[in-house]
Amino acid sequence: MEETTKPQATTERPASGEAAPIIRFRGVHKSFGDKVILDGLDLDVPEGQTLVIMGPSGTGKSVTLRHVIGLMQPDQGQVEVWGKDVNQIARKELVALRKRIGYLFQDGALINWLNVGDNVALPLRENSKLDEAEIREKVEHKLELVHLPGIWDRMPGELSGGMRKRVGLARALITDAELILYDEPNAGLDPEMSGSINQLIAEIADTLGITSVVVTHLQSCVRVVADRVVLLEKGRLVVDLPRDEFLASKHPRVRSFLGDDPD
Ligand SMILES: Nc1ncnc2c1ncn2[C@@H]1O[C@H](COP(=O)(O)OP(=O)(O)OP(=O)(O)O)[C@@H](O)[C@H]1O
Repeated sequence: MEETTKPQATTERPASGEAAPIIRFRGVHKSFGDKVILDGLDLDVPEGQTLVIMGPSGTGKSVTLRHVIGLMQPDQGQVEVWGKDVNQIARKELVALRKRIGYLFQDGALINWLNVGDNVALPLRENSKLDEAEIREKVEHKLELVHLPGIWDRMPGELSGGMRKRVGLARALITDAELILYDEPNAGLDPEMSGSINQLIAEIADTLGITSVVVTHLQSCVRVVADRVVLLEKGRLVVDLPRDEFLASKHPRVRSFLGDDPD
């Protein structure tokens, strides 16, 4: 599949005086036993930006995403989302904050015994007072958004890997999320499906103006979706650059990480 390159956005280096970033990590440390994963991580993600996090396996990329929604707490440091310290706010506030955030898990995390429509509807049934007709309308709209109209009755087991991810994405968007976190959206997909997921991520960012954080190993994903790329190593950012500068960078860690392999 031919992949287009996303035009360079202007949000990589916000001018001083702009609104506070949506996500702000300050001095975040996280260890498991004696294994240090995050070692004083500082990271800002401004509104509307698509940030890609790259880095070697086991370096804490998924752990970073989990901190954003308070699924993990730092040992030291702060994680602020929309100006609120995720680990200091009341449970009720955290639940409200999570409704504004979509999380696409690696395998789409669909419930196998529920059909597609019921999977996508789940967050609304659990967290809203909408009636069935309103839920149906919202679910159908989100399935259209991910280019899977009319598949309400299909079961997850009947879907391809790429379709499962897109259904997972529809569910991540169902509460009208303003921020979406993608954990390895291309994992387990063949190049064609991987390309169409990349296109969809870029399309959703553009059409909904949603802020996105994408963890990936793939340059093909970076080329299509990223405004900015950070390289995480040993629990800190070693590189933080606008996409095109990242891809062309002669920084030894970037070159050693990307190599000459286009993917
Ligand atoms: N709940 C946990 N308990 C103990 N160790 C954990 C836990 N979650 C993550 N880890 C460890 O933290 C390290 C970082 O994990 P993480 O999943 O963030 O890596 P990653 O950078 O996303 O890697 P990959 O690219 O392979 O997915 C790994 O060594 C992992 O085993």
